Amino acid sequence: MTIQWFPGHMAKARREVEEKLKLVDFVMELVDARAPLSSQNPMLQQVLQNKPKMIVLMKRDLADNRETDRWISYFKEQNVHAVAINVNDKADLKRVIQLGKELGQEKMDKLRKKGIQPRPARAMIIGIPNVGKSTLINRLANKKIAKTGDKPGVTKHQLWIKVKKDFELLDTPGILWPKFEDEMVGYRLAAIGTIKDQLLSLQDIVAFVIKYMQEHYPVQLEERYAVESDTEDMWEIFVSIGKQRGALESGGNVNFEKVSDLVIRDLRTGKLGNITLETPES
Ligand SMILES: Nc1nc2c(ncn2[C@@H]2O[C@H](COP(=O)(O)OP(=O)(O)OP(=O)(O)O)[C@@H](O)[C@H]2O)c(=O)[nH]1
Repeated sequence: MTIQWFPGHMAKARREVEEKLKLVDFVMELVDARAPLSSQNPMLQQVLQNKPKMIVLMKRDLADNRETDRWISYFKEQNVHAVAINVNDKADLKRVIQLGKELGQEKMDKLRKKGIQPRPARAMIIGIPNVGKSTLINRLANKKIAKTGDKPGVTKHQLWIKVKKDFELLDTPGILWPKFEDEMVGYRLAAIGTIKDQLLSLQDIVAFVIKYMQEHYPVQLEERYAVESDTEDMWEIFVSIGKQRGALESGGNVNFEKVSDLVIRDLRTGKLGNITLETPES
């Protein structure tokens, strides 16, 4: 698998994140609930050192609830705060805010003990491209974007978004790229739309998705495309989906590209059902 890799960009992104980290008390690391480990940046932990963090599993509405619960337990077992959300669900947003307040509280208690007047706890959002960073910032801002004034050591135009009286968010997120440690990570990220489709062959990505579904979601595969999920020959499955969905060329032959397009669209829009492409065991 050849994935373009830009060490220069990575180093710059890391430096930017490190700079912003100095301004905040804790970090909200956004991952995709459909591939929570693959969408993490392994470098973040080094960069964070001892700064508290919470993991927010985004797009839970597209993921498999059962797997999401298992992922939450997985993170909790590692003593990492984790919460799964759909940004369009108000109750979910409240849970994130509550957890943020709890993480911030610790810092405020320390200030209070030192006799320093407590101030709102500050956080920043970090995540890979397309995970939902801007959307979450906007939802948490709830149009209450407030400039809290210049502070020593803070870039003049830095904006703090007031989420709650005692909880502020940096208005720009930190972007860290995922690391393609093995090709499965690349396929998962391509399938959920994190990395550009051109980086991997779309047909290979779809073959990966179908294979995964054969193993983990055979019923959904059969229901959507009327294929026998235990068919071993991938070519046969593509042909069968193409015929069933009319993805044909002018001569009546199945157009594999069209089949790939429609399967990937079905996956990303949730029409294939709620699917998680990675389990804690994998
Ligand atoms: N279904 C669903 N979609 C979401 C959720 N959160 C974000 N999205 C969608 O994910 C897509 C990417 O969201 P953005 O907020 O642009 O992601 P970003 O991380 O800021 O992306 P970059 O600017 O590329 O770094 C958008 O189409 C959002 O509508 C969610 O909880 N559920």
